[in-house]
Amino acid sequence: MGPRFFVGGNFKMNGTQAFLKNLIDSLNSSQLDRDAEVVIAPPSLYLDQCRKQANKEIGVAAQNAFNASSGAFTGEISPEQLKDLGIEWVILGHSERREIFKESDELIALKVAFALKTGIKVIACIGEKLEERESGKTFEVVTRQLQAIAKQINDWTNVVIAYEPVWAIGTGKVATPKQAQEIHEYIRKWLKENVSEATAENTRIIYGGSVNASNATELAKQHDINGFLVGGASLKPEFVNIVNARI
Ligand SMILES: O=C[C@H](O)COP(=O)(O)O
Repeated sequence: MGPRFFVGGNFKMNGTQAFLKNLIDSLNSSQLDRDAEVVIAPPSLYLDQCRKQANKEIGVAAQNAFNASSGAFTGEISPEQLKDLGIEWVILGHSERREIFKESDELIALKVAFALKTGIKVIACIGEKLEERESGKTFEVVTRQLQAIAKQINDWTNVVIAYEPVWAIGTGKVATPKQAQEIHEYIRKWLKENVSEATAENTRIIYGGSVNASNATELAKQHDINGFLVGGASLKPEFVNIVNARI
């Protein structure tokens, strides 16, 4: 029995009040695997609505948060403000933040440390781009991203690591269970050697990138895959089947 299965739904910049209400109504009334932890991540301006509408068993995550409590940071939101709304989680280091918004490994690591210090749990995303995989740099990239975080935090208890190969995100090109397992196993080994054996055993390492109801079951069978971070399919009814991939 490994760590508790975790399924996150990253809605990205999608949804309206009405759409999200419908989605949450249907999640609230679905039979969800009780052994799975489910967390949804709506756009920040709908966090309050989603926290109020979702059953309390469903966690809510922001998709980003800055590394300061308040101040002159136009356009940003803080972990303190998330706490104020009862939001438990934040996604940090998503490849879209890294690529489109040029967030560095160092900034992401500072944000991870700050959110944790504030009492917000973190889904920390790492993963290589296509050209990095093709030039044999996958392990190097993943190591660099992990090292940056490890420089800023010692306690990984409230961190879920999401391995999301960039080439698999939104492309319909899912990593094979073997490809994903290989990197998850490496991440666990890295945690064992660089943090602690307990951290390696207890940390959820989840996979993201074109997960859907048809590929989730096989991926979930892999020894080191402890759940998923789902993008596109989290906006559809099949999200429930992904949550229930192990039953
Ligand atoms: O955060 C989720 C990932 O970016 C995966 O997105 P996707 O399931 O649409 O490929």
